[in-house]
Amino acid sequence: MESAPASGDAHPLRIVALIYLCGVLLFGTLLALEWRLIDRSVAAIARERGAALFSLIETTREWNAMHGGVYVVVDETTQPNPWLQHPARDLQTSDGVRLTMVNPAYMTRQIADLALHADGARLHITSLKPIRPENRADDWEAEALARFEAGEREVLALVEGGEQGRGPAHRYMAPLLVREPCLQCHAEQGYALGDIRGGISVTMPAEVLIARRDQLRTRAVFVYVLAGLLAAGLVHGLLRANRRHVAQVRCINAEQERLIERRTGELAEANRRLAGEVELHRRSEQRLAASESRYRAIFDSAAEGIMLTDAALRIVQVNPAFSEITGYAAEEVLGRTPSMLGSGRHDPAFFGDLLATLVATGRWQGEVWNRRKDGDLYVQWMSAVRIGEADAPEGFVATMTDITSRKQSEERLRFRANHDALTGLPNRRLFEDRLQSAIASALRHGEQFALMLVDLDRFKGVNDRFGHLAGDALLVEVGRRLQLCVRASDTVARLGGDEFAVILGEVGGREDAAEVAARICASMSEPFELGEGVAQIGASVGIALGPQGDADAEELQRRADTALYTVKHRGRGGFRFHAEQG
Ligand SMILES: Nc1nc2c(ncn2[C@@H]2O[C@H](COP(=O)(O)OP(=O)(O)OP(=O)(O)O)[C@@H](O)[C@H]2O)c(=O)[nH]1
Repeated sequence: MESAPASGDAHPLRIVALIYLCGVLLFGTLLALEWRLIDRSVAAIARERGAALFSLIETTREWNAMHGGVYVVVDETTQPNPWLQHPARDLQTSDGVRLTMVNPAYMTRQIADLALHADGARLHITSLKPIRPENRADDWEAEALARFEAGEREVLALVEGGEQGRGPAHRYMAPLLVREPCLQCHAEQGYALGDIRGGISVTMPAEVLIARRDQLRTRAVFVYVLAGLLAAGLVHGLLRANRRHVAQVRCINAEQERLIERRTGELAEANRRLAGEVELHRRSEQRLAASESRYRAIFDSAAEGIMLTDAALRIVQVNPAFSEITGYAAEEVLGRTPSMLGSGRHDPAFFGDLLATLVATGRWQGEVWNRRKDGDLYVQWMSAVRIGEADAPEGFVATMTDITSRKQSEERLRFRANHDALTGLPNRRLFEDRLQSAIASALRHGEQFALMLVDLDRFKGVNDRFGHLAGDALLVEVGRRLQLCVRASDTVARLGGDEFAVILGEVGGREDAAEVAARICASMSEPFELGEGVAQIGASVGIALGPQGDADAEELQRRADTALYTVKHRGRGGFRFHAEQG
């Protein structure tokens, strides 16, 4: 807010001047009214006094008229009235005292003389048609008589020089109405009852009343001036207090304006910051929405099944690929746990370890066998991550890829790599693994096993006689018969051509091995029903018992091979243990 300019005080000064002017006008008006009231009071006193005198004179005159005039003794002050026309105006008593009639007019003149000398009041009986010239009305009286004719009942005025050489005076005048007694003297002037015959004016010295009026006026002036000064002082005090108050209010207002300005600036700055934050938030939301849209697209279009669970492992969201893999629609799995997909191929500990690892490390991945809605087993590669902290996980996300077909093809490859394509028996590689395992297991458990190398006798002739395919069929049948000769836990492998190998686990001794070898030889000597005809072959078996000291698999094979060679060399069709084993 701008501070009050220097010219800003002009306005209050004008207001103050206006207030004082109004005060002066008010007190002036009140004083004028007071003066007028004083004048009216003085006039009322004068009127009352004039009316009293008039009433007294009129009553006296009425009394005189009622008696038709009264006789008084003639002396120096009372001489016969020359203006009275009466047959018995003058009388003389029997003792010689002269009496003369005094009528109302004469009596009034004498009373007027007395009053004039007593208190200066001059009574004057007057008429527009006076009998006596002295009763002629002066100008003021003539005007008053005219106003009586107009209906007024009395006239009062303050005049200067009411009497010659005298000061101001109040002049009061009331009309004389014609009454019955008046007609005794004035009937000849043509008056009728009720007519205004004239009037009596009372001229009263006004010095005392004027002095009293002036005294009252002075006192009123003093009172009003004093009151005005007090009021002015009060107004001045109020104005000063008001100015101080206004100054304080201005100061407070200025401070508040500065505060408001500062706060407004702060608010504007805060608004700018807020607008910036809102814009950032809006952009962030846009990016978030775009990101969510992308992730939603990824989620919906991912080839991998995706499953979200809460911390209690309840499924809260799955994608379409999940439904394709499991056969379950989303609404069929929401709220349930992944255990609904359980295949039974994993024990509870598997899932306990899985969850413990997932919670502790935040991730787990591996193969999990599950069961589809239609009951089919499938294996999936599952990669799971934890949402939230380890001590308060909020949920988990698992992506799962159905690897059943891949697994199957891997299995097929692995099988091919380890098995003979013709007979389906383990090939040399797998055989050597089994042999290594047999050695290790036997050493660990203090057991014995037997390694037999089986070479068919006269097999070439089958090929030659019945053809290669028939030879193949025979080889397949050889494998089947060998398996029948041993326990399921024993290994029958084809090492190549017409050479087979057998690993007998947990043999009690040479006898057990010999018995099996004999059984093999007997089985191989049995005729082979081939499509092309009946084939007759035999088998030679070289045996090495293991473990033998620190002899490794290669050494054991060499020993069994030596034994086999010996059998072959000696005519085929039989078995033999390695020489060192008797
Ligand atoms: N049909 C068929 N023949 C094979 C296969 N592998 C090898 N042979 C043949 O099997 C024969 C093996 O030779 P030999 O062991 O000398 O034949 P043999 O008649 O059994 O000889 P002896 O063992 O001395 O009795 C060869 O003629 C090979 O061609 C095969 O997978 N299928």
